[in-house]
Amino acid sequence: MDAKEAEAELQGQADIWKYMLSFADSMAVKCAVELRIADIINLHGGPMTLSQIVARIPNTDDALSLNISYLTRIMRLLVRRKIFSAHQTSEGDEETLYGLTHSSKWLLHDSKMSLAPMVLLEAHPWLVGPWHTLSQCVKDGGLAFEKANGHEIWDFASENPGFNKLFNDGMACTARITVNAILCEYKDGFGSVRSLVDVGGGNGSGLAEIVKSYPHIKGINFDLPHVVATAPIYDGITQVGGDMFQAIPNADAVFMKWIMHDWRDESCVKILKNC
Ligand SMILES: C[S@@+](CC[C@H](N)C(=O)[O-])C[C@H]1O[C@@H](n2cnc3c(N)ncnc32)[C@H](O)[C@@H]1O
Repeated sequence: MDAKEAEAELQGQADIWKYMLSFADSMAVKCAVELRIADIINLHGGPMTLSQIVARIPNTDDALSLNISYLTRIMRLLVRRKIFSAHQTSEGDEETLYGLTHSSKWLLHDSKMSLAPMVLLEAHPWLVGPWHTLSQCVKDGGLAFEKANGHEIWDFASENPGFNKLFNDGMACTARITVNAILCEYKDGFGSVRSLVDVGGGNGSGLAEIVKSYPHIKGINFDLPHVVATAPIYDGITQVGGDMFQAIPNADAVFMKWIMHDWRDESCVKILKNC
C-alpha cells in the first residue's frame, strides 16, 4: 500500500469513528437544553464559571451535589462544537468562563426564536427509537415510528398527552422561525388573501405570525382534534379540529408546511382534492 492509499484508509477509519459516535453531539446539546445552560449564561449577562452555572441549575435541591466534573466534560465537547465559548478568567488562572455563541442563542428557552423544544423532541427516545429500526424497515417495510413505539405517530400523540405536547411544542418553535423567514422574503401574496387555512398547522404558531403581520387575514388553524384541543388562543385565529382526509375548512388560500413529506403521493392527492 502506498502512502497516499494508507492515508486515505486511515481517513476512512476516522470517518467511521466520527459517524459511530456522532449521536454524542445531539445528546450533549440535549443535556445543555435540559440543564438550561444557555438561559443561565444569558440571564447572568455574560460568561460564567462552571461553579456559577451549576449554582443556578433549576430544580436542584443541592447544587453542591451536582457532578461538576461530568458537566466539565460535556461543556468541553460543546465548546469544541462551538455551541459555547470558553475563555480563561485571567492569565494563569485555571478557571474557565463559559459564554454564549451564535449557536447557543438558539437553545434559549425563553426566547421567541428558539430551537430548544425541537432539540428536546428530536433527541427524545420516542423519536430516536425509530432510527434503530431502519434495517428492519428495509427488510419488512412498515413504519419506523410504529415499530419502535407500538402505534402510528398521530394515534400515539392522541393517546399520550406528554408526546402530544413535546411534538406540538417542537413543531411550533420551528414554524415560528420558518414563517418569519417566509414573511421577510415573500411580499406579494398575503396582502390579497382575506382568509387563510393552515392545514396540519400544529398549534397555530406559524399562522399566528402571518396574521400578526397581516391582521386583515382571518386565520383558520386546522389540525387533528387532540392538537387543537391544547392549542393556545391566538388573536385573529379560529382553531378547528378535523381530518384533512375527510374535509378542509374553506378559505381564500391554503397554507401547508411540513405536511406532504409525511404521506405517500396517493394520500397527498386526497388532501389536495379537499383543498
Ligand atoms: C410535521 S407536523 C407539521 C406541523 C406544522 N405544519 C409545522 O410545520 O410546524 C404535521 C401536522 O399534521 C397534523 N396531522 C396529521 N394527520 C392529520 C390529519 N389527518 N388531518 C389534519 N392534520 C393532521 C399533525 O397533527 C401535525 O400537527
